[in-house]
Amino acid sequence: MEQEERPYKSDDGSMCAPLQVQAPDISKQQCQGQQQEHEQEQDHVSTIDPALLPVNWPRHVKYLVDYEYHPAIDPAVLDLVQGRRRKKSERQDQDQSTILQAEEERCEEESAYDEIPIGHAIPGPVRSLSTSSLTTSSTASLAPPPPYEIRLITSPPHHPVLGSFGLFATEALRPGRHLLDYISLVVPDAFADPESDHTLYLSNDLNLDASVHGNHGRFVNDFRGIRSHKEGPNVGWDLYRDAETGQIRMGCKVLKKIRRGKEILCTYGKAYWKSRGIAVKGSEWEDGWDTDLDDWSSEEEGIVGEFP
Ligand SMILES: C[S@@+](CC[C@H](N)C(=O)[O-])C[C@H]1O[C@@H](n2cnc3c(N)ncnc32)[C@H](O)[C@@H]1O
Repeated sequence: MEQEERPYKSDDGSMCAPLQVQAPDISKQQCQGQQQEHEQEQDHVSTIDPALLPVNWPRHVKYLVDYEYHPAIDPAVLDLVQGRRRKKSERQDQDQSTILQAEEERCEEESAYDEIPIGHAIPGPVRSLSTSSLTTSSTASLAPPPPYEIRLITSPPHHPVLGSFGLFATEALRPGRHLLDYISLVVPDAFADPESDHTLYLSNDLNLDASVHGNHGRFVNDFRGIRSHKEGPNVGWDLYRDAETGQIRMGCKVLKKIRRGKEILCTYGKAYWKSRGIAVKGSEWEDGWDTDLDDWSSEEEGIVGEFP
């Protein structure tokens, strides 16, 4: 897909990356069929103990605790996105013109890299478990549960992805909170799978593809058909550079208060829906969708559930 069809920056400059996903009219039967198919597939090779995988995690998807990088990524670009900056002497370009061209490209890439806001990576729920040397049962109890979970959507009847999965808050989520990172395989444009339902543009002509490698981020549905256009998404995708490692990551930030039990929803962007023949009203990003830090009160702490 062309770069311009993948607008990850909204009109007002805030980041809002569209996921490139399949057509929205999935019937329940189709989804169940897909699920059975997936279950028949062999488990995807994973370094994670199956007992530690999140509830409802699809067996065909490898749970990732950190990005995996496609081998075709240019080494200089890989250094940038992973936060390493090689010294000139370490670069092994062939001849003088290639060196000059590579140097120019590197400068451009580095200045783009420097413009990415700095953030702080948060460890995912499975990361802390998998990196522990303790036994499965004891490590599981040590890991703080994440404030979200993957749920099969069975209601309301008008939900557009009924029979499929979504990500739901298990506690009240405060606006501005960095909830999780979209972890996946990082793939150069030239190798991007146009059929993938779980891609998101990262930077430097690289895409995130969580179709068969990912984390909880791959379950965030689009808000359309679930929340009104005025309400908009309750989370947004924010590109940032980890202060500690320099790695470029895609964070998911809470825009509006999310009560316990409510679905976590982003916007896939107009281009996504357009490419599937669906017109979406309004702007790519509406003013009212910005983070509302005031949408919170101390009452939200503690009692945050709603009767179903
Ligand atoms: C990135 S995945 C989201 C998680 C997905 N529900 C799952 O179980 O893997 C994208 C898929 O969800 C569907 N989807 C997400 N939000 C939607 C919405 N608001 N309306 C229709 N389909 C949606 C897409 O059609 C696509 O199949």
